[in-house]
Amino acid sequence: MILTLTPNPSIDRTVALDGELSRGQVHRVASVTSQGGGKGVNISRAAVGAGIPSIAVVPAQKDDPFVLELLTAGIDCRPVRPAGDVRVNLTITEPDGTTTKLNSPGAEVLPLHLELMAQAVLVRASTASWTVLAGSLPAGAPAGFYAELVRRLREVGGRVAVDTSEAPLQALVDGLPGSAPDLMKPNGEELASFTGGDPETLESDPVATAAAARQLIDRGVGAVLATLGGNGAVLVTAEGAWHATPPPTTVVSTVGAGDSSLFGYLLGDIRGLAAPDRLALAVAYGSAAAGLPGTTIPQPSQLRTELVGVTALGDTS
Ligand SMILES: O=P(O)(O)OC[C@@]1(O)O[C@H](CO)[C@@H](O)[C@@H]1O
Repeated sequence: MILTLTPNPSIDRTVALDGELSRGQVHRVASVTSQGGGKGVNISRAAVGAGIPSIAVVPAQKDDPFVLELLTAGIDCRPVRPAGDVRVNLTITEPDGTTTKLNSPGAEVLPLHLELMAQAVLVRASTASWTVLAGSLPAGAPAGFYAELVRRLREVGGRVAVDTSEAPLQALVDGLPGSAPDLMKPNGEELASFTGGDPETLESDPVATAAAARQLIDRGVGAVLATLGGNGAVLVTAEGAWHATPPPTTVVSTVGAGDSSLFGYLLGDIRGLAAPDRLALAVAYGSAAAGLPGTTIPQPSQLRTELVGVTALGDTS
C-alpha cells in the first residue's frame, strides 16, 4: 500500500489552446477539462492504475465531489477536516506542449487542520510500503511542516518520500539529517535552489545534477530522484549515480509528469528492482505522463520502458 498526503489538493482545470497563448488577448477555447489533482493524489492515482492499493489523505469535506471522484477512481481517500474549499489550479497547454500553470494558495489552515492531517498519516504509516508527502503547503502552514512530520514518521517506522518546493523544501533541507526522508524528488530548479547551482546547467548536465544531489545523500537522504524534464532523470543513492533518457515523446501536458516519475520509482522499489531499473521505470512513467493531456496519469500499458536509456555516472562523490 502507498500512503499519500496532499495537504494542498487541487481541482486541476485544463484549458487546451489550439494555438499559441497571447498575453492580453481573448482566446476562445473549445473545451475545458477538470480532474481532481495535487501531487499526492496523482501518485495515488498512478498506484491504483498499476494495481497497488493506495490511501490518499486530503483535507476535504467527506461529501465533496473531489472526494467522490477519487473514491470512484479506486483510491481509498481519507478526507480530514478542511479549512475551506479545495482550491482550483489552472493549466493552459499549447499545441507545442508548452504548459503554463496558475496555482492557487489554498484555504488558510490553522494548526488544528495540520495536526489532523499529520495524525491521519502517522496512524497508517507503519502499514504502508511508502508514505509520500507531496506538494505545496496551504496558506497559513509553517514551512517546517514536512520536516517535522518526517521526524515524527521516523519514530513510527516505514519509508518516507517527499516532493515539495520553495520554503517547505528549504526547511526540509535545513533540518537534515534529522528530517531526512528515504527519497526526495527535486527537479533541476529545486535542486539548484539549495545547492546554489545554475538551474539550466543542472537540467542539461546529468553529472552536475548528480553532484548536487550527492550533497543531500551526504546529509542523510536515502535516495534522490532528480527529474530533468526532457533530459530524463538522475538517480543518486549511497551506492552510485545513474542518468536515464526518455523515449522520444510528443509533449502534450507536463502536469503530473513529476508525480508519475516518483510513482514509477516507488513501483520499481516495491517490485524489488535494482537502482537503474527503478530509474528506468520512473522515466518511463514521467515521459508517458508528458504525452497525455491535462493531469492524466499513465496506465502501465502506456509505458515504453524498453526505450529508456540508462547510463551509470561513475564516481560523483
Ligand atoms: O501547488 P503545488 O502543490 O506545488 O502543485 C499542485 C499541482 O501543480 O501539482 C500537480 C502536478 O504535479 C497538479 O495536480 C497540481 O495542480
